[in-house]
Amino acid sequence: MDKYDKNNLNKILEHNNIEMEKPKKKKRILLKLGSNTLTRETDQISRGKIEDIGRQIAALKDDYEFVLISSGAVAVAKQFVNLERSGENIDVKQALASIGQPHLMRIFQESFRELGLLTSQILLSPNDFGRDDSKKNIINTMNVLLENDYIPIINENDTSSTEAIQFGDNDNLAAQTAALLDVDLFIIATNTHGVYKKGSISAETPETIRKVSDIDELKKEVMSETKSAHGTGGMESKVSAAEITQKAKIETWIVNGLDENFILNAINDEVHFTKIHH
Ligand SMILES: Nc1ncnc2c1ncn2[C@@H]1O[C@H](COP(=O)(O)OP(=O)(O)O)[C@@H](O)[C@H]1O
Ligand SMILES: N[C@@H](CCC(=O)OP(=O)(O)O)C(=O)O
Repeated sequence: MDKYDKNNLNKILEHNNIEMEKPKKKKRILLKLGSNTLTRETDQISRGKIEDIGRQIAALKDDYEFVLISSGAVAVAKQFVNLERSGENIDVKQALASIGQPHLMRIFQESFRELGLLTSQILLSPNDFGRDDSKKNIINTMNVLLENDYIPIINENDTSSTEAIQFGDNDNLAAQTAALLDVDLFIIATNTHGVYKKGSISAETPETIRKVSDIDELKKEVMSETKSAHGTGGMESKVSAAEITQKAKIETWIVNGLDENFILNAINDEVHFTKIHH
């Protein structure tokens, strides 16, 4: 037997009262990126924004592991194609998502690789969360990816389900995934500094609700009829998503993904954002 095998080494360390340093358990963050963040509110997916996200993940990688939920498949397709039928029909949006998804993943893969980050793609449907076998398969796959330092990038499978492109349910999908993976923190990146007080929006002096635990109070502040140019679900779907994670005892942050370094700034408490306690 090799005298330097693991058992032998442990015995020697024990005998000499030496404790081996245990590898630190990383905190798991699930980050949801809306179309607005990824396009920087333009008609093009922003490579600069994707690089900004990659740089932050790289800076945090010793302490945090990331799972991304990324919208943007429809937005990226609109850059390349103009399908015959009206872009507002659901089936046309589904076709656009199918065209855009590989482009979206290519941009992530190219930009992240430059930073030494590995990526993988996962497409999920709401139905996947209703069956024990598929839930187990999702957890197992994610664990292998994360253990091997891959960053899973999830989007809704827009061919088999239409919730995301109809109702902005990538927020909901993200919350369900956060609960399933029992993450330490759920971050939703959008184009506002979190949820604003309703009155402050009409007065054009937006004021962020910074800490909240009562979801019903938060719902009252949402302007359900208002959403941005590329967005689908508006703030309503984000607050509903936070309701799911709150029940799962996970803290949710709604942050402004348009800002450079938005994740680092939120972690260092250098910007205003909405923190929903569990
Ligand atoms: N109380 C509120 N505070 C901030 N934004 C709100 C509020 N009520 C409604 N909104 C709208 O929600 C939008 C964000 O949701 P959405 O357009 O779906 O973006 P995303 O693409 O990031 O998912 C904001 O740009 C704003 O128009
Ligand atoms: N699966 C769609 C996501 C639609 C969606 O939920 O968009 P958003 O409200 O911007 O998060 C896409 O990739 O375009």
